[in-house]
Amino acid sequence: MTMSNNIVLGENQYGKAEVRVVKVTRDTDRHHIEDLNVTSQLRGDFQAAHLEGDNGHVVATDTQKNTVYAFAREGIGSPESFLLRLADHFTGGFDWVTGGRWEAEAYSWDRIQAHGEGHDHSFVRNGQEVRTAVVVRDGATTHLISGLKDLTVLKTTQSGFVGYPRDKYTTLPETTDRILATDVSARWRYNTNLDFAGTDFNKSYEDIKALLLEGFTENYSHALQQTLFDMGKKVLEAHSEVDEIKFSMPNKHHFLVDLSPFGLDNPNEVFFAADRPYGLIEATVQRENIDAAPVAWSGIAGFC
Ligand SMILES: O=c1[nH]c(=O)c2[nH]c(=O)[nH]c2[nH]1
Repeated sequence: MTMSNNIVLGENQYGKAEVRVVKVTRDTDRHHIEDLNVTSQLRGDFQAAHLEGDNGHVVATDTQKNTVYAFAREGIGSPESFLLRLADHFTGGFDWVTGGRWEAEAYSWDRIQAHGEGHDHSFVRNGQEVRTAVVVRDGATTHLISGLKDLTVLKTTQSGFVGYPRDKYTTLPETTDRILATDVSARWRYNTNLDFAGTDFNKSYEDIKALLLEGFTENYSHALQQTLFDMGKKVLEAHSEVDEIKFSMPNKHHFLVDLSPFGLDNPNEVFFAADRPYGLIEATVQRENIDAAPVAWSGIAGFC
């Protein structure tokens, strides 16, 4: 093998990270709120900036940030449609921008219940989960990944773990009745041939979240691995527009406390909730023979 002494620029992207934008829609006295954390990164011909100090192609990160705020003025709609608008704008407006990566986290707010009614303009952050979206544009192809993270779920029975191999380091007792708890991180990738403009991403999100929750609870769990697959299968069966779904789920162990020193029994009622170490179960559930689209996932650490 010969080694070249030529030093060249490899893959690159740049932009503004974590633009926090809150949009209040106040057409009437009943306000609506949308709350995003947006990252915009451009890909294309930025050779001269890196090699020669020529910024002629460098759409400033400050401009990218301003564009996020200016676009929010017209409403956000859904994180996915907002990111697609940004992708169209930057790839359409600058010849040398051939693609990029636009990512958002969306935080949801509930109306404060005052005297039994949802308040018009006061909100409480809904801490259940964070919604995520990523658009990756690569020339003529647009990849879209939606997801969620930190969706904490627990079931108090209908879970066990038996039948695993035992060696001299195995101490774990088998159980057919344990607590199963996890923080679900999931990301699902839409087919690239989908008409993104015609998709109601908010509806799709709510439906997929509901399917994930149903999948968690529906069957007896022989392992978190099986439950993960159940969850993914439900989503792919119901949503033909989704090609694959990736999960990262910690197994948040709950250990039965030995109350016998206090003369008490413990019929599966008092647990120690350990925060670490935790099992970490990660997998992709996908349609057979799909194009795994690695470019869509690049920049996403681990499974999701
Ligand atoms: O659902 C589980 N999967 C495992 O792989 C595992 N390993 C372990 O110790 N407990 C569990 N539980």
